[in-house]
Amino acid sequence: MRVMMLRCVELFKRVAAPKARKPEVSTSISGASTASVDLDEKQPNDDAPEEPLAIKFSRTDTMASELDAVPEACLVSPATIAFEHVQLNDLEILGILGIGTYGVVKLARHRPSGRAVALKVISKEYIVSMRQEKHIIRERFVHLRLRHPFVTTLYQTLQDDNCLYLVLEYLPGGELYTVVHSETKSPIKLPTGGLPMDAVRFYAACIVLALEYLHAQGTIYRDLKLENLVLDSLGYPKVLDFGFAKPDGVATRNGTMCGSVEYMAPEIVSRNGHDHRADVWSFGVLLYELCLGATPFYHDNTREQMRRIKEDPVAFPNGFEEEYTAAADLISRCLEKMPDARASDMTHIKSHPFFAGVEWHRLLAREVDVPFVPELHGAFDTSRFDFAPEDPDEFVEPYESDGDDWAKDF
Ligand SMILES: Nc1ncnc2c1ncn2[C@@H]1O[C@H](COP(=O)(O)OP(=O)(O)OP(=O)(O)O)[C@@H](O)[C@H]1O
Repeated sequence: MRVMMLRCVELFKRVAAPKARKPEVSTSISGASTASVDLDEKQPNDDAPEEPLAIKFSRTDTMASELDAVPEACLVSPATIAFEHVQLNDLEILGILGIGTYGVVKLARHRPSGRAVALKVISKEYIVSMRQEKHIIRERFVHLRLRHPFVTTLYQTLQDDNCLYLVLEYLPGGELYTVVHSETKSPIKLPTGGLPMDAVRFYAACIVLALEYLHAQGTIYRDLKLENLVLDSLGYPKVLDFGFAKPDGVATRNGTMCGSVEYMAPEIVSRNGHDHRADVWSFGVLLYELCLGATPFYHDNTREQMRRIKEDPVAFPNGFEEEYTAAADLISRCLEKMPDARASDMTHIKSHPFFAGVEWHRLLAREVDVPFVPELHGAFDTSRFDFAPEDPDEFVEPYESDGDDWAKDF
């Protein structure tokens, strides 16, 4: 996989405009990469049992009734039914949509139905070499049971001798990263950086609903960033990539350092143990970035960035707090260094004045105006991605099991 991924990265470099902040295939903390990192494998007590959940989440009555009110078609794509029994040889691979730390995501055509799917391909050899076996099994376990209008649907998982595969709904609208940062592909990016405040509110509100749902399911997401929010064909964002999510009963006041450094909460950086309020922090970073086009504690030296996260107060450009008082106040409440002083949860955040006027039920039912609808030509349109054709010489490192059948539950 390392060979495969390096090839894909090379291919990508040739065909795609470079992104300032695209994850590299690295988990080093000495460089400036903002790849999602999980240093679990470097922990001395990696195999020690994780502490039980300090805070239990439960699906609240409000949430149950809100979700019950949403048309079924919004919760589970009608396409799900068609994708229950996908076979690998039913999929025609068309090219590469994205490269993450642990997987290459490809666009594929499901020949029997003619539909587009995203196929995340993960090499078993690479997973074993990075000691990520538990995480990939957990990603599958967490993701398969999620059904929400703003969470990417995982239809099915598959495997062969060398790879694991996640068959996902294809989201053709591209990453929210592109909307915030691309000079050429974003119709709403402001010349001064960031997005118009109505667009910020829309995307932030969708993310609040997704996180509220995940937390109510007992899942801490732990990898919130613009790259993990991808737009569907109607322009609604969906959360993807549950590689760092922790399910109820497995997590989690623990010392794991995971996520992308730019969005990491101070308690994660300090390995002081964390809970769902780490997502509240990351939401604050994301809200800042949506408003201003940069993250609040960024430094190209990762150690300095971590110091800033732990020690520096959030600072706004001149005039921002006066002009956007509610946004600045919500960001500041989410970016309190001490979790106990932070905005306590997503339900609380929904009632903040910044979201005054948001019709949450209509949003959940996907009945509101979106900031922009991606201009797409058909279900297989990849123009919102730095799409690269498939490499015919792609090589996947063969996997030789040492007898530990860790992938049997995938
Ligand atoms: N369902 C999808 N539809 C469209 N594009 C997708 C989809 N899933 C993933 N992508 C693209 O592929 C990229 C990498 O996917 P993903 O984040 O799942 O990989 P990863 O290896 O877990 O990455 P990370 O470095 O964040 O851990 C995404 O940022 C996105 O651009």
